[in-house]
Order: sequence, then structure tokens, then C-alpha cells
Amino acid sequence: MDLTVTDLACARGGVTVLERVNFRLAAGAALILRGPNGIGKTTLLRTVAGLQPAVAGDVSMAPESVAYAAHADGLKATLTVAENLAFWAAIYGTDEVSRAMERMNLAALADRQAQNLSAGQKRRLGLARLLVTGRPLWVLDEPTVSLDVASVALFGTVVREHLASGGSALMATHIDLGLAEAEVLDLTPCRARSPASAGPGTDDDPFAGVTA
Ligand SMILES: Nc1ncnc2c1ncn2[C@@H]1O[C@H](COP(=O)(O)OP(=O)(O)OP(=O)(O)O)[C@@H](O)[C@H]1O
Repeated sequence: MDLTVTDLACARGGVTVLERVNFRLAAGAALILRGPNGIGKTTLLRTVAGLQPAVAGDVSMAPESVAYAAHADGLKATLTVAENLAFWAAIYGTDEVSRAMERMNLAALADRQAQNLSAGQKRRLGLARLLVTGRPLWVLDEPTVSLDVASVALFGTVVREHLASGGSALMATHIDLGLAEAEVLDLTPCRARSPASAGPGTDDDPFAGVTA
């Protein structure tokens, strides 16, 4: 299943931050969004995931095909690792809990409450949720925050396996996941130019035009 984004404009706090965003992401492919802090990477990811409406334009894929991993891990603090994954697996109607724990190196932590995990372990659990969704498009917002080098490599392998099985991944990341095959989209030319976009990220911004 391909994702096609056409003439998309999206806003945060009522202010349009990106305009005329166009790209296509084929099944089996990954696309990395680049651009300076505040340009709108999170805003674009949220719009593609269907968490907020587009100001204009079109996203071809239905939100039901998207698994979104945000900055926050969205864990249930008093549930164990296994229970958190079982909760999501029930919602998504899959049976992938054991595999998800094994792939994200969580099996030894299966019975530990989420509130007692380290920051990196919490992030691994948040990312393991992707594996129990069964959804083809992974939308990832800085997925490597708190991960050590080994876990970044592990997650890179998990994403590569997802692509090999026909999935796709759209992500904002400043850390190299080792996805040599991933294409890169620099959002700098899509910065909204309308007067309504005055504020961070305009030409008054000292960081304007600086790419990540
Ligand atoms: N709730 C909000 N209300 C108003 N403006 C917001 C809100 N959240 C974010 N913004 C602004 O919207 C713009 C886009 O933010 P966004 O988080 O999408 O950028 P980003 O490219 O993901 O940034 P970063 O690289 O720092 O994570 C920024 O200028 C930000 O200050």
C-alpha cells in the first residue's frame, strides 16, 4: 500500500507551518523528514497519522493503516511490559506480543511494571507497540530518544524487517538508524510563507534555512 501526500498544508496552534508538501512513499520504502527545529516535522507526522486535520491537500492513506509512535511512549504505568503489549494487541486484534518483546529485547522485563522501567526501556516498549499493531505504515517521531547505541541498531533492524515484509516508514529523526535505503525529504522549501505563519520558523528566525 503506497502513501501519497499531495499539496498538503498543516498547522499548529492555528498557524499554518508547512505548505505544498508533496511526496510518495511506496510499500517497502522509508522516508526521513529533515528540517530545522520548529519547521513542522511533528505537525506533518501528526497530520499524516490522522491526529489532526490538514489545512489543505490530501493524504491518501487512511488513519486505520497507520501506527504512530510519538515523543511520549503512551504507556500504562501500572501494567507490566507484557500487559501493556497485550492491551494494545487486543485493541489492534493481533497476537504478536511474544514476538514484539523478543524483537525489542524486552522478554526479560516482561513482568516489570512500565513505571519501573528505565527511560530507554520505556522507549523500547513504546516502539514494541508498533509490532503489535499489524499496521503497514509506521509514522515515527524521533524514535531513538533515550535509546543506547545497541538499541538504536536493534530498532533499525526492526524497521528494516518491517520494510522487507511490505511495510513502510515515515520518520523524523536526527539519529542515523542505518537505513541506507531510506530517502530524505528536506522540508525547508515547504515552510509556510503566508503572513499568518509569522512566528518561529519565519524569515525572522535566526535559524531559518538551516537544515538538520
Ligand atoms: N500547541 C502549539 N501551539 C502553537 N504552536 C505550536 C504548538 N506546538 C508546536 N507549535 C509550533 O509549531 C511549529 C512546528 O512545530 P513542530 O513540533 O511540528 O516542529 P518540528 O519540526 O517537529 O520541531 P523539532 O525538530 O524541534 O521537534 C513550531 O514553530 C512550534 O513552536
